[in-house]
Amino acid sequence: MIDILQQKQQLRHQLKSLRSQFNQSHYQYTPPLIQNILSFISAVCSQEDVIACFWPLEGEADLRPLMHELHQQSYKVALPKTPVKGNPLTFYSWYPSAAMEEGRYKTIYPNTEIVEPNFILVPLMGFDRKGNRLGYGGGYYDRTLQHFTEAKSAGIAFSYQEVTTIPTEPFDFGLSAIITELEIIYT
Ligand SMILES: Nc1nc2c(c(=O)[nH]1)N(C=O)[C@@H](CNc1ccc(C(=O)N[C@@H](CCC(=O)O)C(=O)O)cc1)CN2
Ligand SMILES: Nc1ncnc2c1ncn2[C@@H]1O[C@H](COP(=O)(O)OP(=O)(O)OP(=O)(O)O)[C@@H](O)[C@H]1O
Repeated sequence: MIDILQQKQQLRHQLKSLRSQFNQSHYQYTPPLIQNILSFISAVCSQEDVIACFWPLEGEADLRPLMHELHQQSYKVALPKTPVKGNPLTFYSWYPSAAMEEGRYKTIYPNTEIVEPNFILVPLMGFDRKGNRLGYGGGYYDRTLQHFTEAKSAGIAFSYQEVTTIPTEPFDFGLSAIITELEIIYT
């Protein structure tokens, strides 16, 4: 039997080292990535929507300029707090003066009030053109997208994170869109 868990771990490992290779040059790809995210949001969201972003972990796109821009455009911005494994993420309101705290796995979240997101930006380590994603392996976003059934979502990645096929398990939540610095992929 093919061990999907093992395949995922191996791919995760490869994608991690790829990411550290690209780490130095990320910054030049971030402005076009943010532009594409803004276009997508202005097409699918209304001003009242709560947009869940993520605070960057090592090597991820830094979406903080996007968060400021969204706040300035009067969207509501939220960030996830990481719970004990096995639970969906909870989201807290973010604004420029929000007090930030460190949570599990070095994730940073605002110590503010809890909110319900309408649109969730999903971080990933790797993706394929069918909308499958691979994350850190906590299963947090799978559970979160299953929990917030009404929320729209899009994966956020740099184009170098694309692979031909991500191995999937039944609970993996496919993304309907993936936004990179080069394009918006509708799956
Ligand atoms: N910016 C950002 N925030 C995020 C995520 C993310 O991918 N990016 N998450 C996406 O889910 C959640 C946090 N999930 C995470 C799960 C594991 C590890 C981590 O560092 N894992 C260790 C192994 C830990 C272990 O299992 O013992 C590692 O990879 O070395 C990090 C984040 C919520 N917030
Ligand atoms: N909806 C779910 N219900 C039950 N178990 C789940 C669910 N989603 C994920 N899991 C469990 O979590 C583990 C990690 O899942 P997976 O490898 O898909 O994580 P990931 O998507 O890479 O991580 P993340 O979403 O945190 O970035 C799986 O091995 C599985 O046991």
